[in-house]
Amino acid sequence: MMIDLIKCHGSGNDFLLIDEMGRDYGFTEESRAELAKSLCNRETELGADGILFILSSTKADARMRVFNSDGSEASMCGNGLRCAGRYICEKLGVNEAIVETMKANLQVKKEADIFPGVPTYNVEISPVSFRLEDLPLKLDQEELIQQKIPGLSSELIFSALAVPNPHLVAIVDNEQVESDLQKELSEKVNGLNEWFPDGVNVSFIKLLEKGKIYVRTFERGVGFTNACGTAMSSSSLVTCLIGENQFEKKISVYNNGGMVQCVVHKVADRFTIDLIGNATYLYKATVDPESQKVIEKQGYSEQEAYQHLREHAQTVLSAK
Ligand SMILES: N[C@H](CCC[C@H](N)C(=O)O)C(=O)O
Repeated sequence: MMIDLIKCHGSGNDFLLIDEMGRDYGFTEESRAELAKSLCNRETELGADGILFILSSTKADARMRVFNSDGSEASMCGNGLRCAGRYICEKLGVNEAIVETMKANLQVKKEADIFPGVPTYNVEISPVSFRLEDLPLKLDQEELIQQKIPGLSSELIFSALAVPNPHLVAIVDNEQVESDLQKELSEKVNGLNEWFPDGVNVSFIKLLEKGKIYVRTFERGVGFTNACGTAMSSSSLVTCLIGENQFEKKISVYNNGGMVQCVVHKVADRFTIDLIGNATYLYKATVDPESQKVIEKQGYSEQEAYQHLREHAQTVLSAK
């Protein structure tokens, strides 16, 4: 059976969005994983960091499942939720909705354009946990906030959190960003290792100035991506915890795909993060899942406006 999809991206983190609401493709757990591996393969005509499956929900307006390009399913995807949120809001003819994800029903809301002509959505990143068992991270302690992991790195100071997918973040300097440190470290903790049995998304953070950070992420199940929404949210939270940024204030998070904004909320000892950024459609296509052949393709004209945002972001970064 042919599959209709939309190629979309959040801050250059790109996805294939497949709407199953009212359409029975007969996917099984195995076929979803296989489809992610085959259609996301950058050697084919499509290629992407993952697939967003949109399904009906009994608990919310709709449901999103996200599969990485290696076929693994993740509990959450921030950039993907903005794209899914836009799709669901436009389908239902509303400006905000609730989307069921693996561990939480999350709010998505249309926002004013973050840059002229760039469709912009605000998504709730939650629940947040610093308990190491929620990643999981196997260490003989409850939490890891701004501490070393003996045996993993002699120089980096890490924080570990689940939002709810797992993140390991470190504030680094230019030299560390330019080295192979992040690649080596990420491959170690996403292979057979003593710390992260399910792997982990690994982010390097550079503090640019108050209210501005740069984040680069090696994603579990994908590799280096232009941006990772849950990682940028996690990184923003950690910079607030250490006093480098302020809770409740917009933080501009620059990345290799452009820029998003995060607002970190702290209520008692609970945290949630608003992730605000583009949800850009590139094209819609009909594809034969067997051959991965694209039967027809129709472009959208949004990427040009997004490109201006990306160029602005790169100007800011090159000035740092
Ligand atoms: N690779 C992630 C899932 C995708 C998250 C990322 N694309 C985002 O925007 O949050 C994981 O396995 O936890």
